Amino acid sequence: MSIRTENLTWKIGAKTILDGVSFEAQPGQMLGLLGPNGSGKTSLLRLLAGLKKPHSGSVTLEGRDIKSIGRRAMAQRVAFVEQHATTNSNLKVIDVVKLGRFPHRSMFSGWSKTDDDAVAQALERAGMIEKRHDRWQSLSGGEKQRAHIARALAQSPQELILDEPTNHLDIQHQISLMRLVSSLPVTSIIALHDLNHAAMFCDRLIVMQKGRIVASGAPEEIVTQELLRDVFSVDARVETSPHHARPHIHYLR
Ligand SMILES: Nc1ncnc2c1ncn2[C@@H]1O[C@H](COP(=O)(O)OP(=O)(O)OP(=O)(O)O)[C@@H](O)[C@H]1O
Repeated sequence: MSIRTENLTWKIGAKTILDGVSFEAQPGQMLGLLGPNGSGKTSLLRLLAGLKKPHSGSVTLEGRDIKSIGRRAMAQRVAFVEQHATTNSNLKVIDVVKLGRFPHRSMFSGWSKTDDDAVAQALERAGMIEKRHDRWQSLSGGEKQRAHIARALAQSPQELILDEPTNHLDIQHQISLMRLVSSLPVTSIIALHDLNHAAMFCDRLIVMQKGRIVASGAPEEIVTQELLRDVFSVDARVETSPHHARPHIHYLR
């Protein structure tokens, strides 16, 4: 077990945003989090990352409740790329990515070769090597998103939480990000709107609706015409792709 939630409930005022959410992310697997707008995906990811506290229920990491894990210890193993991540200062890309090493450094340790290697590898994996000396403000939306992903990778996390990480990326970078995340030796939980990409790359899928989990399982079990109609209100046909053997959705006009 890696990350697990048990009967998680979270409210804003009187409104229940997450209602009895229980699931387990298996170590090393890529878990896709799906659901219509407002179904609670971002809220759930923020609770998993420890940025919000549940009203009831728990989030555990390797069996330990995250409320007993310090911020630094959390940051040493869990990286979170938020949907609307911002960086205010006009740092160079490489300096933003270096911030990912922060949780691993102590007051007494200098910048090490391990830090340099982690930053270089993260820039390479996120396709940002050539942009590493560019100023933050000069980047496009997709490049900023890739730089944030590089920063998360530089953290050398064991759990990687990504909130719609492909929403600003061109198709080449969408596919390469999905391929990268699925190939990393980490547990990843990734909120996505592209159901075909989710079916193609994720090991397992969770579907949310109105703050509850309404389906979970392997892509073959989850991506069905009935679910697309009932949860996403779209007419579609689903076939097994002859190219990658995962479900492929044809939306109907
Ligand atoms: N600060 C807030 N105040 C009031 N309601 C909120 C707040 N933040 C989120 N919500 C509500 O919580 C619900 C879940 O929102 P959340 O952002 O988690 O959904 P989501 O599945 O990530 O949506 P999307 O696909 O649009 O990103 C929505 O109904 C939203 O309006």
